[in-house]
Parts: sequence; structure tokens; C-alpha cells
Amino acid sequence: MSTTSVQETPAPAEALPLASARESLAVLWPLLRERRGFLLLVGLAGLVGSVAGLVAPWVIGWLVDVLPDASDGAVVLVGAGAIAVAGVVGALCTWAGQTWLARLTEPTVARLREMVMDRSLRLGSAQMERTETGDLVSRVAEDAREISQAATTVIPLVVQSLFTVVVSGVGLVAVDWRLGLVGLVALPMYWTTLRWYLPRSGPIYAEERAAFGTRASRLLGGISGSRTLHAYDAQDSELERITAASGLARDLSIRVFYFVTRAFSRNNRAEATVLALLLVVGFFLVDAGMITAGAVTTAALLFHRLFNPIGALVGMADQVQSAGASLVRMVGVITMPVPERTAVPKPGPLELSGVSHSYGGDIAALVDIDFALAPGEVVAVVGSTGAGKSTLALVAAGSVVPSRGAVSLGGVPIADVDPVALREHITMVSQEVHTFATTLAENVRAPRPEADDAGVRAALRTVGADWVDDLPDGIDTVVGEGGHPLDPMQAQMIALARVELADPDVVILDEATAEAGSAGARQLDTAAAAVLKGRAGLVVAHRLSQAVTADRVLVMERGRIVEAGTHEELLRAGGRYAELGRAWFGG
Ligand SMILES: Nc1ncnc2c1ncn2[C@@H]1O[C@H](COP(=O)(O)OP(=O)(O)OP(=O)(O)O)[C@@H](O)[C@H]1O
Repeated sequence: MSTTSVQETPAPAEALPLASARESLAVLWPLLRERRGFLLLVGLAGLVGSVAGLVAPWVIGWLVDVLPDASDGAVVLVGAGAIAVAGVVGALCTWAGQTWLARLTEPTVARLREMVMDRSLRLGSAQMERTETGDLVSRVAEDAREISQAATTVIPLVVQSLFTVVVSGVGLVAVDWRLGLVGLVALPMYWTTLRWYLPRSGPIYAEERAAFGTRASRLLGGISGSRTLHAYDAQDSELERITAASGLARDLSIRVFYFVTRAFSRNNRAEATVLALLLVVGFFLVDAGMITAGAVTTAALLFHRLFNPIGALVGMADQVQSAGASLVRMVGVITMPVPERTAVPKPGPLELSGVSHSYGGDIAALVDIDFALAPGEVVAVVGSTGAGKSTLALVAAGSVVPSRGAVSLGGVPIADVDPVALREHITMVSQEVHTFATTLAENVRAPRPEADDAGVRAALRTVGADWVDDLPDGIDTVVGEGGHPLDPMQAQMIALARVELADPDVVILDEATAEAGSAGARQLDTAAAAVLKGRAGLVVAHRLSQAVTADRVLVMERGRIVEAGTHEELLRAGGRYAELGRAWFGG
């Protein structure tokens, strides 16, 4: 008796790697350097803006010195004018700096996202299959969003604060080095606050976010299940649960508030102490005739100017950390080593020899498959649910690496071919086709971005997608998420047009979009036939019509090929295929 278990089971899902800070910088720096013009402009705006910020403390100190001897109020007007001009310059610099920073960071984040996608495509679906589901998606979507948000909200503030702190610090030393030294006393005090704040803030915020999540899901659950709750008279107990979740979220928010207030009060204490120290030292220096009262005023105002930016830097440190964590996650994928796959497939048969596959667990999805698809031949695969048809298609397309056995095209093992290069030879349309959120033309063009509109239209004509002309903007209609809605059959036709444009040697189809016998099924069959013309095709038959027109039919049961032949031969044989055929015909 044969056994259907496969010995080599795949390794458990692995998490994608994280990059080190050095690797992240090595990836980020060339991207920023590409836009160094903006980098310079951001630096310039920050510097000029911060220097403009020095004008007010300096003018006020000057007024303190000159006013007692002034004959009229003209000096005040001069001082006020200088402060007003500096204010306008500062505002302009902030605005320009933020605009330039966005033009520096947004394309950089977009580029990082593309690099993650590119690397994951190069690694190939077979390797990506081994990683935790959702990990890649969250790195492309959530981490990119986190960095992008930080880039537009947190980073401008951090950059501006850093400039203000550095320039004001230098200004303070320039006014009088002794007062500058007093100002430095604040540094260790700020440092201890940061050391106290950072390790505690992350977990507290995470707990608060988790509590918000629970409250939201309880509320939504209560609303969507209100009928059931009424039916079972269970409103009160559900209300109690919602109140408890809500109470927890409220208590955590209050805790977060106390915590942040404590951090800021630590900073305030440091600031008040050092400011007092600065005034005392200033008093003695003025008394000794070493500096003027105006200079002490300027120094005190400059030191006071540091309060807000330093508070902002402390407050945003965890958001910067969180953006940093997202960056190392994205760069982790970008720096994943891509195995050398330089083999070039040759025209010839697609062969599966000794192929067995298990997704883990005891049941084998494929067992000892030996099968060759000749160039130009169309083979249909039939079988009951769970027989292994989709797995066979995925293995043949190189999307799943079988636990045992080999797959080759023209004698070249496809495992040695670069996944992107392999798609030029073997293309698969699966049950879940993805429509990208862009124009319909771009969707068709995906495998061949250089194709022109005429090529796109020709591919759509080949698959009989005449309905495209009725769309609001024809092939330029935006489809996908948030765009013009497409029904599953239209999405499938776009996927087929994509294959037509890609022009591979082997097409693997596994669609189950239309009900057998429906007008949609007939349209899809015609579209598939057009795409298969002149190419080898492996078609997972979800409708009998797909098997009838094939050159050969494979019948699968429990991971094995149990029958093979033409439609007529298999019907005559009266075996499993004939049985399936009767079920299909409903007779
Ligand atoms: N990603 C997966 N992880 C774990 N088991 C899987 C996975 N995909 C398929 N299987 C299992 O492998 C076996 C073969 O499934 P497969 O989808 O290849 O069959 P199928 O003939 O295409 O079925 P259907 O017609 O329902 O799509 C089934 O037992 C199925 O439960």
C-alpha cells in the first residue's frame, strides 16, 4: 500500500530579518545623496532660520545696554524693526525648510518601498512563502507609512529643534563663554530625563495602543452583533465588557498623561535651576565689570530659547525610535542576500520529475508526480477539491518549491533561474488576481512597462475585453482599490491580457471565476484559448469545457496523477474522469 506522506516537511515560517543601524544608514545615505540639493537647502533653511531666531534675544540685550543713555525712543523702533524682519525671515525659512524636507523624504520613502518590493520579487515567491505571512506586507505598507508620517511630522520638528539647540548653544557661548559653561550644566540633567523617559515610554504607549484596539473591537463587535445580543437578552453583559475595555483605555490614557507630565516637569526643574544659576553667575560677572547687563539678558533669553526645542526632542525621541525600527525592518528585506540564479531557461518541455510536496502536517499535496508539458501543448488538470491541482500549478510555475523532486524548462532547473527572468518564460494566472490601484493600461503593462498603448489595446482585444471601451476613460480609467470597480471576470480578463502582453512560452491558468455554462464562462474560455494559442498551457480545469478543448487531461486524486489521456479516451475508459464528467454534466 502506498503512503501519501512526504518526509521532507518545510521549515516553520521564518520572520524576515532586521538590518543593523549601519546597514540602514548604508542604504539610506545614497538615496539621500541622490537628492543632495534638497539636503543642502534644508540645512541652509534650518541654519538661516535659527540664526534669525538669535536676533530677538540679541536686540533685547542690546536695548538693555543702550536704553539708559538713549535720548529718544528711536533705538526701540530700530530694535523692533530688526526683530520683525528676523521673524519674517524665520517664518519663511520654516516654510521653505518643511517644503524642501518633504521633497527630500517623500521620494526617499517611496524608493525604499520599491526596493523592498523589488528584493522580495527577486527572492521569488518560493522563498517568500517560507516567511511569516503578513510580515512582508506590513513592511511595505505599515513601516513605509510610519517612516513617511515621521518624515512629514516628526522629522521637520526634530531637524528644526536640533538647529535651534545647536545655534542657540553656540550663540550662548559667543555672548560669554563663562555663561556658556553654566548653560552646559543643563546637558546631564536633560540626559538623565531622557534615560528615565525612553525605556518607559515605549511599553506605556504600546499598552495604550493595545487598549484602544480592544476598545474599538469591543465597540464594533457590540454594534454589529446588536441583533444577536437583543435576541439573547445579553445586552447588559456585553455593555459591561465594553465599559471595562473603555475604562482600561481611559485609565491608561490618564497614566500616559501623568507620565508625560512627569517627564516634562523633570525638564522644567532642570531649566529653572540652570536659569537661576545663569542669572546668579551673570550678576557676579556684571558686578565685576566683566560683562554688561545686556549680555546677561541675551544669554538668559538664549538659554530660555532652548526649552521648547529640547522638550520637543525629548517628547519625540520615541517616535524617532519607532521610525528607526520601521527603517531597519524595511532595510532588513532590502539587504537580504539574493541567491545567485544565473541559469537561462531554453525553449523546450516543462518537466516535473519525482515531484512530491507537503505544506507541513501529515497530508501530502503532491505525491511522485512525473509529467512533461510539450511546447505548444495544452494540458488540463481535473480532480476533486483538495486533489492537489493548484499545488501542481504553483510548483510548475516555480512559485512553490516542491519538498522533493525537480522542475525544469528546456532541461534547465527552474530553481536556478532568477525569479524575474523566469516570469518571462512561465506566467501564471491564479484564482486571486490582483488589480493594482492605477490605470487599466498600467495594470496590463505591469510585466512589460515599456509597452505602448497600442500594445495594451491589442492585448485587450485578443482577450475580447471590449467592455474596456465603455469605461469612463477607456484604458486610462483608474481601477483597483478606490478606483472604478471591476467584477471578478473583468479582473480575470485583465490578468489574461497581462499574460498576452508578457508573451511567455508557458501559461499556467488556475481561475475559477465564472460558473460553468454562464455567458461569463464562455467569454473567459475564449479569452484563455486566445492567450494559450501558440503557447504551452497547464490549465487547472474548474469547468468541463476547459478539459474538453485541451490536448490532454490529467486526473488527480490525493496528490497523484491517476489518469491521463484525451477527453474522449478518458470518457471511454469509464474511470474517475468519466465519473467527474457525469457530476459536471449533472447526469
Ligand atoms: N497554503 C497551504 N498550506 C497548507 N495546506 C495547503 C495549502 N494549499 C493547499 N493545501 C492543502 O494541500 C492539499 C491540496 O490542495 P490544492 O489546493 O492543491 O488542491 P486543489 O485540487 O487545487 O483543490 P481546489 O480545487 O479546492 O482548489 C489540500 O489538502 C489542501 O488543504
